[in-house]
Amino acid sequence: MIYSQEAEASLIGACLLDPSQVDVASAIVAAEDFYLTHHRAMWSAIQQLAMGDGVDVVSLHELVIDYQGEYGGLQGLVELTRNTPNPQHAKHYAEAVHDKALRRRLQISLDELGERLKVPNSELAEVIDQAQAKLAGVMGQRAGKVKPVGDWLLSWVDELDARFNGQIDPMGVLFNIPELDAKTSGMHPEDLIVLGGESGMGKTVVAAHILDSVCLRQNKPAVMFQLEMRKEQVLNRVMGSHTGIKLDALKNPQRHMDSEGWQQITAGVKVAKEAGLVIDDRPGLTPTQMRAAAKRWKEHYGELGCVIIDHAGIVQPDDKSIPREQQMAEVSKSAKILAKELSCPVILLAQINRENTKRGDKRPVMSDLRESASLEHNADMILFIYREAKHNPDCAYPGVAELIVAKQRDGEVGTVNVVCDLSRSRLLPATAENISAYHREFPPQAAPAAEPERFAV
Ligand SMILES: Nc1ncnc2c1ncn2[C@@H]1O[C@H](COP(=O)(O)OP(=O)(O)OP(=O)(O)O)[C@@H](O)[C@H]1O
Repeated sequence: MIYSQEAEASLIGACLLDPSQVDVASAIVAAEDFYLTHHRAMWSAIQQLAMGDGVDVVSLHELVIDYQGEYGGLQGLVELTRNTPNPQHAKHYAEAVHDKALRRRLQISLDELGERLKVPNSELAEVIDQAQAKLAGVMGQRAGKVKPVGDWLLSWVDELDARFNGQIDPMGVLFNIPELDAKTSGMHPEDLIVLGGESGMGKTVVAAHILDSVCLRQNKPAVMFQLEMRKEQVLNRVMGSHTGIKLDALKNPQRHMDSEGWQQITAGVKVAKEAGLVIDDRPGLTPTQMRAAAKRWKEHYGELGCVIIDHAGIVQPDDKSIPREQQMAEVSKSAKILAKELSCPVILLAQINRENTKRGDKRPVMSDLRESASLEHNADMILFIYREAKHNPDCAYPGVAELIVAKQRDGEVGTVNVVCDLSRSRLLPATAENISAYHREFPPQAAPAAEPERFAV
């Protein structure tokens, strides 16, 4: 059978010697690429350790102790690291392991096809179809030959029928903002959603709202790569969004927390504990590292409701030698690939340049996105957050933010108003009731506000 014991062992040894290589290699190989059973078990254990306490020889030994007969126990693992030529070559070892796995799968497929060819009276066209499907499968591609629409029109009608009868839900993962969900039908698998806005406009408030909606309210695991804030700060915002508790009370409970607040927190903690919420706040992550980590979490949970990257401008490029514009293009391209690979929506936060501040109407447009060409090109949806109050604190509705759908591949563009309570990191539908409640708590500084019916939904 085709495999390389040396490449498999060197890859494991490299990751033990330099755990930073785990992410690099995980983007290339999966456990099933290893031929030897104990190596396969070791790779799964390394993934588990990389998500938790860290990768080292003793922890790995404890996790795969059932296989110690094969690898020689702790002593054998130490030996394995000693025999590893160069941990910096982990990527090459991973490529070799993956290459051998593909060859092995190809060999098995060819053997099976060879057997089928020998069956008397087998339909040749059918065997060729199977061969094409198998070969595509080996390379991880979708198989199947292209057929004219007339040949699959009936299954299309069946699907339409199922949607009509409510057997297929046309809605994706919900934003939990009814007007926005109606306009976009939610977030769909494989979508890259770019969430843009000026610094301090509230992009992270929207991101925390999405985590609350996807993870805590719809029970779908979600991963956020937070490259700017600490994970505790993000959790404060998710909790604020979920419970309505003020961020100041979370930051300084001694001064601001009351008994009602503790009750809200207790309820929120119960929900968050059960939810598959992951906040990865390691600084300086590259697209390759994020991809490896997200794939691990998907394997762990089975499916992901969404992945959020905060924010595009501070993702470290894998290749620092290429020009800045190209680096940004790589970031948005890899975010789109990630969405496809994980089959879940990926939300990429992005700052805008300051061009909008030179205009009378400061609402952002697509060309205001930094490195707009690549973001515009790769995004399936572009969503901006805009608060008039940031530029004009005396405006009539300081609590109202606009969510501007500037691009949508599969639907209409337009604006949805929301009440944006920054003190709680909370977004609510812009109903007259919610606007009035906001203005009662935070009375506008200027002349009394006009009738809130303008925003009623
Ligand atoms: N406890 C709080 N009370 C009131 N407002 C707050 C509180 N904490 C943060 N804010 C405000 O919330 C606003 C939104 O911040 P947010 O981090 O969501 O912006 P952003 O668009 O993600 O910015 P950046 O791109 O700089 O990260 C900021 O203007 C900030 O001043």
